[in-house]
Amino acid sequence: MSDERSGSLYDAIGGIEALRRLSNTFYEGVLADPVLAPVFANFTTTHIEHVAVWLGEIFGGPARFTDELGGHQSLLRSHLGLAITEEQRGRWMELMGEAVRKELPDDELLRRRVLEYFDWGTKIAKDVSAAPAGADLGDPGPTPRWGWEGLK
Ligand code: HEM
Repeated sequence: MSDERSGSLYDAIGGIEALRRLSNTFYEGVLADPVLAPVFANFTTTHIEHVAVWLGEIFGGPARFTDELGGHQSLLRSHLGLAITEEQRGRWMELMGEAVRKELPDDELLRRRVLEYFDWGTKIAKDVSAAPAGADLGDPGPTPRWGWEGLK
C-alpha cells in the first residue's frame, strides 16, 4: 500500500479520552434506540469504561483489558446467550458510525479502519451470541490488534 501511516490507531484517535467520548456517545444512542435498548437491559455505566479500555487495546494502546478485565475470553463470554440478530447488528453499526463521525478526528482513513474493525468485531459478537450463556469457548488466543492495515 502506498498510503502508509506509522504509529497506532490508538494515538491517531486521541487515546483513551477520545475512546471514552466515543463509547459514551455510542451508548447514549443505544439506550435511546428501540431496537437495541432491550438487548442492553442490564446496562451499567461501567460498560462505557470497559468498552473504551477494550478498544484502547485493540487499536494498539495499553493492554489493560487483558491485564485487568479478563482479556479476550472475558470479552467473548460477555456476548454468550444474547442471540444477536442481523437487524440488531446493523443498528449497532449505524449508531457506531454516527458516534465515530461525531467524536473521532476528521480523518477519512482513520475512520474507515475503525469502522472496518467494528464490522469485523460485531460479526464475531453475533456468532458467539448464538451459543448459550456459560458455553465453553476454548482458548480464543490473545486480544486481537487492529492497525492501519487492518487485523495484525
Ligand atoms: C466490535 C463489536 C463489539 C465490541 C467491541 C463489544 C464490546 C463489549 C464489551 C467490552 C463488553 C463488556 C462490558 C462490561 O464488562 O461491562 C460487552 C458486553 C455486551 N455487549 Fe458488546 N461489543 C460488541 C458488539 C456487540 C453487539 C453487536 C451487541 C448487540 C447488538 C452487543 C451487546 C452487548 C451486551 C448486551 C453486553 C452486556 C452483557 C451483559 O449484560 O453482561 N455487543 N461488549
